[in-house]
Amino acid sequence: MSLLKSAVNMRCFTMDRMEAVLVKNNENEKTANSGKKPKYVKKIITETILKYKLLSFGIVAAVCLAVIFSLIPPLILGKIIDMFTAGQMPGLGMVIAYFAMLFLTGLTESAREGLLTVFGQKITHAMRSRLMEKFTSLTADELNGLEPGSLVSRFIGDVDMIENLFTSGIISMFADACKIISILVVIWFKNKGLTLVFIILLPFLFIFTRHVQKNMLAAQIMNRRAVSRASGHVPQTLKNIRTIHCFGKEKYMEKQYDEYINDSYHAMEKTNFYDAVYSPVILILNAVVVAAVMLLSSSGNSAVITFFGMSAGTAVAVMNYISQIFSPVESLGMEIQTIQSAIAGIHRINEFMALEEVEKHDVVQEIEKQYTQWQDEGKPQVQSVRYEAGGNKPFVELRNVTFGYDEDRKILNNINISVMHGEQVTLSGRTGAGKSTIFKLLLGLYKPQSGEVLINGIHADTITDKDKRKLFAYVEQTFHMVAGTVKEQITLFDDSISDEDVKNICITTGLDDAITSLEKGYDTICTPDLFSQGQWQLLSIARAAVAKPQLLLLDEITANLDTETEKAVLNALNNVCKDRTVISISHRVTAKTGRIIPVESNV
Ligand SMILES: Nc1ncnc2c1ncn2[C@@H]1O[C@H](COP(=O)(O)OP(=O)(O)OP(=O)(O)O)[C@@H](O)[C@H]1O
Repeated sequence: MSLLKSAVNMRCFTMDRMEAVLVKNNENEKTANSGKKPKYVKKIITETILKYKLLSFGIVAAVCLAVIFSLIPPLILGKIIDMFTAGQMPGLGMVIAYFAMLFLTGLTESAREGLLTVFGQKITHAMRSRLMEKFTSLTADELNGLEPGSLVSRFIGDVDMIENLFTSGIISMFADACKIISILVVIWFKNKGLTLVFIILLPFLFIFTRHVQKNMLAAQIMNRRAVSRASGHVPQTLKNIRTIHCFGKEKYMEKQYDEYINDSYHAMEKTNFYDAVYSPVILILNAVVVAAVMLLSSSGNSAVITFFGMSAGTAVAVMNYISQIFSPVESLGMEIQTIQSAIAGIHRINEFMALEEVEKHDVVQEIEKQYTQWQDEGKPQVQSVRYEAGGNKPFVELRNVTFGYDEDRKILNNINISVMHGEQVTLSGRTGAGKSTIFKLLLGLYKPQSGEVLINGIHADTITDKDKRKLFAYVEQTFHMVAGTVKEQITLFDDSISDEDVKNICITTGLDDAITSLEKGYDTICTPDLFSQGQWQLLSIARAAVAKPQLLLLDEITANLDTETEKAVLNALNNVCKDRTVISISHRVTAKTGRIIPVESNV
């Protein structure tokens, strides 16, 4: 069933359709009423922070401690130098403290990085789990309207961007901002003049850094475009080589290739230029600030000395701080870029999370309650005998259903079908009449344009995924193997299905002997040549029946089999269909097909 679902989802829809869906949902009532944009991502992040309180606290603590520890070594160094210049010998404790602070700075910075990585993974996990939950509860319309590529980019690219928002965005930005501010505060107490110089200088430095980063990014994008054009040009030339020769377009193609290569070269040159210029500019600025401060501190002018005067030790500490302040300014630019990209990802995820959800119903419980009630009332065993007490409702019902895969081509037109509990019916009709389409509607993969598709009185597309496996099973003409053992082909990794259930269903379908004769029995890894075509079909029936579904949907399951194999498959089917409601699709009508429901094409 999931394979059928994914096959349906794999149909290509245009981005326009996706956008239309998103626009439609952006206008949904909830949002319109509140007048606010939905903040699903914010909610998920807040929940994750609260869930991992200790981790979140650890990150904040590591960030603050790393900033504090990194400020202390220059102060100690300054003190040591001042002691030397005063002719005193610094104590061993001071030297140890200096190295201990350096060690603690490294340790807290590593702890910050480690904790951030773990936290980023927690966010990614929470985000992807919620996206998956949302995906499985989308309405059939929304689900079919999703373009697979854009869906994958939400699960992978956008979630990664949000992870980056934490690992190399907000938190690093917070750490860098703290570092800049705390350096300025410390310098203020050591050299007021230098603080004023930095307050004037830093905004210009930041603007220059952003300018360089933006231009580098633009140049890199330009280069990537030019490289992709150049690499696309080669196969295009080879593919059209005859036409090029016929029309004498060799020079034109060569010129075009040269243009692409030149574009790439110029873009690379631009990147290299900014790369080469930025570091020296920062180094020169660093040196100029240090030189200026040193000159001013030794100027002899009392007014200047009030602002810039300092001891030799303080000078060393200040030089250290000057070199420390440039790198967070540079990082701030990159962090802003990361945050901007992440905001785009957040918008896209919020849009996805705002898509319409189905209100799911727990239909299995209701059916089981009903069966128990009927049994208590002394009515016949519903699952083995068709229940026909007066006024009872059908188990499966299509009421005035009209459906088409696209607006202007109707496949089913005002169809009415009703199947009672325990009844076995066959849908019959010519190719293309819409029999498999009826199954897709019953499986809740599509919603009819008008009318109702009901299972036990509940709309098929509102049944929960968990209930679907217990409620109905779908057997196709061919078996779809999943990567795993023979047992896993049957359980489909559902832990609630026991080994005993698997063994029993294989005995019922007549597959047990073939499986136990394998070297590793049920734990044999499946390969396409492990079973014959008939045995694969029996495995398909076992997979369908193992969850003891109330309704079996059989789609031409003996169509590709020879007479002998068909007999074995029909025999297995008889065993599993015994106590169930069965709807089959078959072109061949036999005594065992039950009531025939004709499906007429209205196309
Ligand atoms: N996913 C789809 N998108 C668009 N059209 C589809 C899709 N699936 C089926 N159709 C069209 O719907 C019509 C009915 O197809 P359906 O498979 O339901 O017929 P069927 O009666 O089961 O045929 P068959 O007996 O050959 O399996 C066909 O014209 C088919 O081309």
